[in-house]
This record gives sequence, C-alpha cells and structure tokens, in this order.
Amino acid sequence: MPIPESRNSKDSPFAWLSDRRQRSKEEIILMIMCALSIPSILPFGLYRLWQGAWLSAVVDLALVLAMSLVIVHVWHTGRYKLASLGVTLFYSAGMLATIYLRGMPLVYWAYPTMIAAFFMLRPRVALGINSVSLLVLVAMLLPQMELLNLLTVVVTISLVNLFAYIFSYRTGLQNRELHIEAERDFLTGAGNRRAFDSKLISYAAERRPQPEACLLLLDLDHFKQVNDQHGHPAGDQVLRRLCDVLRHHTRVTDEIFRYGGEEFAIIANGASLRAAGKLAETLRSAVATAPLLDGHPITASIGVAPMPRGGLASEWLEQADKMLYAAKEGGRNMVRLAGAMEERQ
Ligand SMILES: Nc1nc2c(ncn2[C@@H]2O[C@H](COP(=O)(O)OP(=O)(O)OP(=O)(O)O)[C@@H](O)[C@H]2O)c(=O)[nH]1
Repeated sequence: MPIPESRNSKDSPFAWLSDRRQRSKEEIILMIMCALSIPSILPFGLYRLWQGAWLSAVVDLALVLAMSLVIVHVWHTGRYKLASLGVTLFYSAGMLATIYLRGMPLVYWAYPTMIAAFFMLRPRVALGINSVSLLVLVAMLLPQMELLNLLTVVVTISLVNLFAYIFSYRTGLQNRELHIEAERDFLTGAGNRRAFDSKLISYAAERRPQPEACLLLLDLDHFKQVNDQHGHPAGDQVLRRLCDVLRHHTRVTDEIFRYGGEEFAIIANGASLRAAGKLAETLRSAVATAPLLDGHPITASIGVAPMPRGGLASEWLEQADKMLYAAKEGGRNMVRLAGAMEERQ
C-alpha cells in the first residue's frame, strides 16, 4: 500500500514556508499577516521618528518588533493560537494608542485592524475584541468629535464588523461541511482514504507525546467472489453492513476508515496491543457470524500494529500492512499482531 505523504508541502504555493514539516493554514495566515504588517507600519514609524514624534514612533516600531518576534516564534514552535490572540490584542491596542496620540484622522486604521482580527481568530472572539475596542474608541473620540461624525464612525465600524462576522462565520461553516464531505466515504459513511492519510500525517506531525493507539487493517476475504456470484450491488450492501458491524463493536473514540475497495482501517485510540488484539478478534468473529450476505459466508483477515513510539506514521502503516499480508498468507479469517503476540483461528 502506498504510504501517505504530507499533502501540504508539495502542492501549496506556500510550500517554502513549511520548513520540511506540515504547517497548518492558521500558522501560515498568522505569519503572513504579521509579515504584511511590517512594511505597512514601518514607513510610518520611521517617518514619525524623523519628525521627532517620539511616542508615535515608539508605538509603530514596537508593533513592527512584536510582529517580527511573533513570526520567529511561530516559525520555530508552530504554536499559533495564543500568538494569534496576542497579535490581535497588540494590534488593537496599537491602533487605539495611535488614534489617541495622533487624533481623529488616524481612525481609518480601525477598519483594517478590525477586519484582520477575523482572519486570525474565531468570529466570536474577534467580534468581542473589536466591540471592546470600539467602546474605547468612542470614549476617546467623544470629547474631540462632533456627535454626527462620531455616529458615522460608530455605525460604519459596526457594519464592517457585522459583515466580517457573518462572512467569516459562514465561511467557517462551509469549510467544516466541505471538510466532512471531502473526508467521508460515500458508500459506507466511514472516513475515506484521504481522511485516513490526513490522520496518519497528523499523528506524525504531533509534537506532544501521544497516548497509545493501535492500527487495525481489515480486508474481506475473497470478496471478488461476492461480486462475481451476486453482483456489484450485493457487494456494496456487504460493505455497508460490514461497516455497521465495525461501528457496533468499536468505541466512539475509535476511528473507522475505508481505505480501499474492501479494505478498512481502524485506529483504536488508547488501546494497548493486547486490547487491540482482543478487538481484532472480536471483529473477526463478528464478521464471520454476521449475516452480511444471505447464503454466502464472509470472513475477514486483520493485521494489527501498535503506534511506534517516536517512529513514523508510515512505519505504523507498513507494520500493520505486513501483519494483514501475514494473515492472508496464513489462510485468511485470522488476526495477526505485530510483535510476539499472534492469534490464529
Ligand atoms: N461491490 C463492490 N466491490 C468492490 C468495491 N471496491 C472494490 N470492490 C471489489 O473488491 C474485489 C477485490 O478483489 P481482490 O483484490 O482480488 O481481493 P479478494 O477477492 O477479496 O481476495 P483476498 O483479498 O486476497 O482475500 C474486486 O472484485 C473489486 O471489484 C466497491 O465499492 N463495491
């Protein structure tokens, strides 16, 4: 079976940002936003320095320095959540400080600053931060602006926030729906090959120590005969029923994927090799006794491998694949476990 590779790296225009490991979209967006803010703010900082407006210059240059530090931090650690919140708060505070120091003409900076928050944070969090910023802004501008002008600023900023919130909320919803559909096998409802590959890649990319997990590769025996003797629709029905059997005997925390025609992968999260061996045996026996197809007994072979500690996800898959091959070679309708423990029917 071909081993999955990181999908992010080769086909993305931002592959050069990947530093030989998979980076999330959020990391890349945050770094790009920070990188863009440097040429946007630096000229103003330098200009104010030249003018002798020291305080404004310090605010601008502090923003530039902070954005540079964030890029270095995210680049090296890959941690973006707290950094995204920090950047948004820092940006918002910087924007308010600049308006406070330079007055009303700088209020135009509120619009891009507030929209940027929606790129980096969840819509609700961005809206919350922007609402607080708007209140502070009103308190600052009240003594120096005519009421009608201030009202115009408040209404336009509120509308920009409302539209940005609706847009990012809808986009998030659509992305989640698309993601679910793109990773679901249309016949059985299990995760598809793409979802399985992503899962293995995310295991490989995980930096924290993972709890133990085992991979079960299950392949129906002589499935070609089912199609040949009973037709393709009957074969499809068998696959759907098989998936129901797998769901029935696994935990909600276990993940089921159809990675090939009549081949399924189950990631048993939190399961030791011993527990996974028992699960595999339960599944093997459940498949053998389940009425998957009237008058045609159907069996499955299963290979099991524990997640290698500090090893590659590809090794994990290879090991389970070898065990599945051993189960087929051993006569089918059996379970093979990587390591010493083996079971035979
Ligand atoms: N009905 C149906 N059949 C499928 C689907 N995908 C793959 N198959 C069939 O699955 C069969 C797989 O056959 P083989 O790879 O020879 O494997 P097998 O007959 O199960 O033999 P062993 O795996 O060696 O026990 C082929 O006949 C495919 O047409 C599907 O979505 N629906």
